[in-house]
Amino acid sequence: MSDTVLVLNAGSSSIKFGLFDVAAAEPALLCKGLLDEHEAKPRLVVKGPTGEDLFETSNQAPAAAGDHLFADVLAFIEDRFGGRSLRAVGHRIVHGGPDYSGPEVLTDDIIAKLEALTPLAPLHQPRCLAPVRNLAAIRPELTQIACFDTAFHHGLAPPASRFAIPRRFAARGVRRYGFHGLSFEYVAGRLAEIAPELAAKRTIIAHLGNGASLCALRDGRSIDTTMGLTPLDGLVMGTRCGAIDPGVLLYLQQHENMSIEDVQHLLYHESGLFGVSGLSADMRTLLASCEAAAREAVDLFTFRAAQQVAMMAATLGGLDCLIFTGGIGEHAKEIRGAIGERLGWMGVRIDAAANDAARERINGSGSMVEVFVIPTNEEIMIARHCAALI
Ligand SMILES: Nc1ncnc2c1ncn2[C@@H]1O[C@H](COP(=O)(O)OP(=O)(O)O)[C@@H](O)[C@H]1O
Ligand SMILES: CC(=O)OP(=O)(O)O
Ligand SMILES: [Mg+2]
Repeated sequence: MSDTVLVLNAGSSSIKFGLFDVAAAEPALLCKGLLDEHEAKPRLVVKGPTGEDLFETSNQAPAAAGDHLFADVLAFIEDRFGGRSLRAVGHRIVHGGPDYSGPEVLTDDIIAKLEALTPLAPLHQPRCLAPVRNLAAIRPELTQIACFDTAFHHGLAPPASRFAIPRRFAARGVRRYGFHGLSFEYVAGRLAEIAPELAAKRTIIAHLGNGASLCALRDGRSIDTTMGLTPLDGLVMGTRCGAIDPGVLLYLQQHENMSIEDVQHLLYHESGLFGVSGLSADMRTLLASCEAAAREAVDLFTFRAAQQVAMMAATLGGLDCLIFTGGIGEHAKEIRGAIGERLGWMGVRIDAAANDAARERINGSGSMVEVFVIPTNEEIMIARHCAALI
């Protein structure tokens, strides 16, 4: 009877899960699923390793969808894979705070500590921790493991980690943490397999999804990243503003009569591509639109992405390798092309045919920078961490 690990990945725009057989050194996917909350009746869809449909249900009430999901998923797993033993549930936890450089078995104390970080990731932390509480209530005997987005950046040091405010705040944890670490870790590992000669080189990974951030890597380790204390900083995102003059926040409170809660809602839910376009947070919708505000939102997205690639390149002292990943990075050739174009002065050349086909390597001949498209896989990264821990 082989052992399995269930992985839950609650992102800002989706909840994904995967069941992995962890008998061998590399976890093997048994089934994967997605809770799509965008429709009136959220749907749970479960597919096999090669994408074949296994199971679908859509009769949950929206508010309680997340709660039902885990009971439904466990029931499905029992039914389908009941001959195997579920050893642990691994969770993507977005904020791990200052203490965690790797995965942790969750205890009540740790869960409470992570809940206290909710103000630093209000869009994500409650969504990641709800299933933890839920499973602890219905299956208290199950081992639950937290895998943190922040852990990969644990080695960040000043000046990259520091904000230019009085240093007593750094001692209280007000510093750059960085996120999307499971994605960066997976992609860095793939780069080492695909092009081992580049693994130690000056590399930037652009994780462009609903949330988006850049990571500067040297010797495969994070030395700088665009997200900060919270997942608000850096790039323009689906509904988040990215880097902004902090004076804007003071102005909104002082002169627009907005409360702290109003400002928080504005920056996390109403800004970014959605706020600038006035149309949608979804890059697909914006790319298909001919409205001027939609085009401007897309333009701002690539403008700021290119600016911040140059910023990360300054940390690295140059650039050898640029990798696109995440929903937009993997699927939107227009965005990769436009960012590449803006970085032409740095010697980036993208081959149009390779980019259109989303080949693994998309730089043109004569490019000073190797450019890749590497699909991310946060779920298998979590499964690997869990397998190593149990
Ligand atoms: N074919 C596509 N073309 C352009 N954008 C896409 C495409 N497919 C997905 N996306 C974008 O990817 C985003 C979701 O990215 P993803 O990394 O899956 O999200 P999350 O951050 O929730 O994990 C969507 O909001 C959409 O804008
Ligand atoms: C940290 C973060 O922004 O995650 P996501 O891309 O899933 O929203
Ligand atoms: Mg994501």
